[in-house]
Amino acid sequence: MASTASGTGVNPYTNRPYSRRFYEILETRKRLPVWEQKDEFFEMMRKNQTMVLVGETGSGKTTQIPSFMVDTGVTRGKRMVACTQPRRVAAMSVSKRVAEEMDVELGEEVGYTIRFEDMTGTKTILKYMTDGMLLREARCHAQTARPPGLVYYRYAAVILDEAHERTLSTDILFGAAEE
Ligand SMILES: Nc1ncnc2c1ncn2[C@@H]1O[C@H](COP(=O)(O)OP(=O)(O)OP(=O)(O)O)[C@@H](O)[C@H]1O
Repeated sequence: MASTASGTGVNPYTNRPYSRRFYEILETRKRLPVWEQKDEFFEMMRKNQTMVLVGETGSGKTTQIPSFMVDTGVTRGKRMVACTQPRRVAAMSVSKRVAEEMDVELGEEVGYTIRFEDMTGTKTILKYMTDGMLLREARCHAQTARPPGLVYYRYAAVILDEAHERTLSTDILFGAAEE
């Protein structure tokens, strides 16, 4: 499990030894409530195509679930895990934190895409983005006469975060997910 420390001490996403900072942050991460349900999460992921996760504020949904998802190996086919945020500041700040947690450079394996700024690259496996940006991608797909839902095929997994805020973009993306 790469973002949670492989037994070899080498980060498989970078092939570099984990830094001391990685292990320090890992101890903090392990105390987050979502870690208690990590195995249950993997089990549910194996059995279901879509899931709704509910958890207390600060329990680790935004920062941990996307990297757990990457750890399942879904990005091996070169498709990314995307996690949407209603606000651009959140997309930027959370991706910075998660890059630190996974011991990678921001913009490399972990990045973000917001309007007018794409901080991702060819190595990116986990992308935080505004829900508006994902919706734009869906619209572009629709213009090429494909159903909007097909936007999801570009990603190994899509996480629509902060869904309770009911932004128009997230609501529409839920509709596309059902197609
Ligand atoms: N940049 C950061 N630096 C240090 N700690 C952080 C940072 N970002 C988040 N955390 C901490 O990580 C923990 C988990 O945060 P996270 O945002 O994943 O929770 P959440 O369940 O998604 O919360 P919410 O429902 O409010 O979005 C929190 O304790 C938070 O304080």
